[in-house]
Amino acid sequence: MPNRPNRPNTGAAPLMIAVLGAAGRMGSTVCDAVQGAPDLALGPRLDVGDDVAALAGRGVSVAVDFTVPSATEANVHALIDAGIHAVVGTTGWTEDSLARVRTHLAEDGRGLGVLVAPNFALSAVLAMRFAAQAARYFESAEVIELHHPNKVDAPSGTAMHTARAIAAVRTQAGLGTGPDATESTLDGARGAVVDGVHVHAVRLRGLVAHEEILFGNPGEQLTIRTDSFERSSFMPGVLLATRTVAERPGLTVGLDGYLDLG
Ligand SMILES: NC(=O)c1ccc[n+]([C@@H]2O[C@H](COP(=O)([O-])OP(=O)(O)OC[C@H]3O[C@@H](n4cnc5c(N)ncnc54)[C@H](O)[C@@H]3O)[C@@H](O)[C@H]2O)c1
Ligand SMILES: O=C(O)C1=N[C@H](C(=O)O)CCC1
Repeated sequence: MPNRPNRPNTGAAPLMIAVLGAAGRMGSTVCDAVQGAPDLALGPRLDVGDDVAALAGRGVSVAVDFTVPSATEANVHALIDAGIHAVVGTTGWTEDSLARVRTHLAEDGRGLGVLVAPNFALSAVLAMRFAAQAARYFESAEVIELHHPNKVDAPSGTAMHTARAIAAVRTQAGLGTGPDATESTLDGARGAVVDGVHVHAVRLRGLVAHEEILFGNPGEQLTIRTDSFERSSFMPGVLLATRTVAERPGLTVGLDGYLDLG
């Protein structure tokens, strides 16, 4: 990755990486990526029904979690108890669940690192950053996320993160909610509302993961768009995180925290 070399770990022994959700679309792609990295060793592959606590004492340095929103928080607490750093791509995190992990890490006191990142693709990380930069300058802002139809959750974690960031900047800049005189004749017609920002979810065969952030002012529009056409787009970010999570104790939310974005 530019500006933050995704350099292989040069230590003597390869880092052993466990994968949770290893049978899934992302988990299996992560297993292949880890196997293709000379400085990393693929360790235990866990899926539904497997015991995360049993990873303790097996030489695992880092676990990567791509499971389901209902399981991921419990997995992370079990990984902390097992003394294993965690790289988490699973969606569904809330301020409360993140706070519980922060507290657990502080109480544990061993300097473990946990990264929770809604999107590991560089284009998505930059799109979120650019959207936060633009947010203060526009009257209107809406988010459209577009994904494959097998996705279990909506809105996407990326869209939630994007909308929350836009909302925080708008509040700081003294902007209220965007102009909107519409009275919907059908529930859902204006999408979901995340901290005052409308978020629309499209599910379409053929898509992988895409997002458009629309900003409007009188007479002008800014569109920021990110497209992941293949799951390989997430792998440089995942590998970067597995190599560096141990150097970043505590909880980090978002891969931008690991990049030198300025
Ligand atoms: N952060 C990112 O860049 C990124 C990218 C793609 C997907 N995701 C997210 O990753 C998650 C997984 O996506 P996917 O497309 O791979 O889904 P998937 O349904 O293909 O895979 C999920 C896997 O988790 C397994 N699983 C369920 N409960 C489990 C548990 N308790 N312990 C271990 N394994 C369990 C399932 O059996 C399945 O194999 C979703 O939340 C998705 O939104 C994030
Ligand atoms: O395919 C998915 O599911 C994805 N989930 C993440 C999200 O919800 O933002 C990231 C993009 C792909």
